[in-house]
Amino acid sequence: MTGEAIELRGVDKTFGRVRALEGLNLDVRAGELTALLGPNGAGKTTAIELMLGLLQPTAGTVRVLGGDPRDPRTRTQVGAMPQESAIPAALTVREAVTLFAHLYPTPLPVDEALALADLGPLAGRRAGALSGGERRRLAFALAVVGDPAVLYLDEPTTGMDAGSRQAFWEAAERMKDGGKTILLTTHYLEEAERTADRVVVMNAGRILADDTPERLRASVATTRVRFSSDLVLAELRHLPGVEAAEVDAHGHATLTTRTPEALVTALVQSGTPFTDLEVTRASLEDAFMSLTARHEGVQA
Ligand SMILES: Nc1ncnc2c1ncn2[C@@H]1O[C@H](COP(=O)(O)OP(=O)(O)OP(=O)(O)O)[C@@H](O)[C@H]1O
Repeated sequence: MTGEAIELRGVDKTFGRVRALEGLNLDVRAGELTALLGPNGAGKTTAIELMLGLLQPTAGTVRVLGGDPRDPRTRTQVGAMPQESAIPAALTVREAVTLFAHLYPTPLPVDEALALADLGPLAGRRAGALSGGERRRLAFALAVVGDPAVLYLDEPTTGMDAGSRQAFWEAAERMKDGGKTILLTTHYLEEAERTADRVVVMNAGRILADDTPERLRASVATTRVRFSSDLVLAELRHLPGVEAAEVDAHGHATLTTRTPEALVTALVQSGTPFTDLEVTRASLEDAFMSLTARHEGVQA
């Protein structure tokens, strides 16, 4: 499948006096894994609830697979893993997954959905007896069992241990390779960086950035150079390519640059003694923090 699986055009959503989304334009391409990042309250869940047809936009349009998200024909092609899911406590894991399979025209075999969520050994356990992380895995199985074309996963790995998290990302990758469109929200930025085709950063109901993880990282100052020396702030700022500089009372300097090689070469050539040199590439987390901080700075 090619083209856009989800389109939001000029979407506003207000709750009383709270403007949760403001003029949101978003295209989610079919067959891609898109990660929606943003601080608490950015509007990520609201956007997903609009795409699920659970909320109506105050203004603008939402189209999913070319149709209205509330249309039953659209709904049977969509699976969702909400942040909190109410699963009847008395059902076993297998019963809950079987129940959800019946909601879809061409579901996966129940055992396949259980295996994708790494739940095989827990199939006979009552949902009410699952741990927090196991419940997240059950919610994931319920989202995928219908074999939907589009999957919304709201903070899927929150509460999962390292092993479950890894199993989750492997399953998400397999589903993407199988042509599914996946939109997920996360606060685990490094995880998103590895798996996402695209990262959309939101803050205060607006999109701040929408790009590949690589280009997003490259669009902000990309490398941090740290060392200790006698150089004062004015001297540090004069090193080539320095975009930001800080130094503490002990002479520990932290510089941000896009050209770390030129900076370190100039430092060596200056003959200034220095120790504890550390050069680190900015992570997506740095890019994200810098974007949201810049935005908040503008607002203040
Ligand atoms: N039903 C509601 N009534 C009133 N305000 C709401 C409602 N739902 C969301 N909001 C507000 O809209 C804003 C966006 O919330 P939303 O849940 O979409 O954020 P989020 O990005 O998903 O945050 P988190 O990372 O905490 O899940 C917040 O200010 C929230 O308080």
